[in-house]
Amino acid sequence: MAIKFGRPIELRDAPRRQTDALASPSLDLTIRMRRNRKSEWARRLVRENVLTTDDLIWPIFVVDGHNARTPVASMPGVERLTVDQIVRDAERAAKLNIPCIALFPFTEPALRDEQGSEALNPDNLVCQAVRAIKKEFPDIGVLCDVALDPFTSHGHDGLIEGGKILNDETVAVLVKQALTQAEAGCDVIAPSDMMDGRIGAIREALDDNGFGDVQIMSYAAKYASAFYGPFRDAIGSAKTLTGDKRTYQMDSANSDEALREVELDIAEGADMVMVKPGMPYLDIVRRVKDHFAMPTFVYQVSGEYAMIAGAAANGWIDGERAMMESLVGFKRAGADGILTYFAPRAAEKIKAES
Ligand SMILES: NCc1[nH]cc(CCC(=O)O)c1CC(=O)O
Ligand SMILES: [Mg+2]
Repeated sequence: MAIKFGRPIELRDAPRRQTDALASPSLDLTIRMRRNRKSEWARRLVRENVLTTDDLIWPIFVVDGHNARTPVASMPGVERLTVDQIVRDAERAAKLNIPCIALFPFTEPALRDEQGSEALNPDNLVCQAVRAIKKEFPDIGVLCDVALDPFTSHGHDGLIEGGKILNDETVAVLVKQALTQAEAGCDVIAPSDMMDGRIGAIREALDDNGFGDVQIMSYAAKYASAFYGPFRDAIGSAKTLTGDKRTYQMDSANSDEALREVELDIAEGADMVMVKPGMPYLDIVRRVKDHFAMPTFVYQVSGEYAMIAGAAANGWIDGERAMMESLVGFKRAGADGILTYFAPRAAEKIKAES
């Protein structure tokens, strides 16, 4: 039935009840959308999208030391954790039914160099954390980011020569980084570097080295974004980063280009694809999901978290409601899962309400 101005078009010539708008303000509406919103049970009944704990991946920052949790100033409520504390949070994740956690290291400045060599140290913080989590909680998924920026003195994701980020040389190092993480017991390799051809190279190396079961979640459409600022504080690359990442991360004005990026990563062997950031790129999430019907993930990045958590801390918005609204927005856009720093708080809320 075609509807115009609240009246089915088919009925437009039917005699209308004569009303005197002033004497009786009732409108002659056959269809009233508000009927389905009249009470909580009715709203639940027609609800189209639901966020569950199964949708959440929890990013966690690892730092060297013992029994310490240090707050990240630009991300209220988020801390850097030593490995023993990560294991505690892994337990919390397991109890909250969060399927997967993602690890990001704060590397001591003394361990950073031009080549990001610490990325290949089988005893680096990420590898230590993976082994510790897997030992205690083998059933929780562990995702590791592949990129050199936490390990390079210049803060870029790849090797630099003459001010240029080298593609193929970087991919060769990323392959070794991925193998190092797989050897430590990582379940999902997540390349976030945006070099061309890295998914295919990593897939081949994983398969050749007996890691055929290790999944790849590709940061396939990753944009050069101002919303990564607080993350760079958290991993300590904000101050050292020279220039920007626009020669490898995508231009925020582009949309078709995201489909080409995703298509290539799928062809190269990605098991899951990701769009990043989240809230300013919901249109990309929808296009990717509709176009490829792949397991599609979205990263609600540090700056998005900071906007909501910061505004809530100032009493400008209701933080809990804004959190849940932003997360269900990703589901509505077609995401199968969300990397979000809100993961434990959202899971607690979901648990309390079920
Ligand atoms: N390659 C590193 C990486 N992996 C995830 C994020 C950002 C995550 C966030 O902002 O929460 C970044 C930052 C960047 O590309 O500079
Ligand atoms: Mg690509």
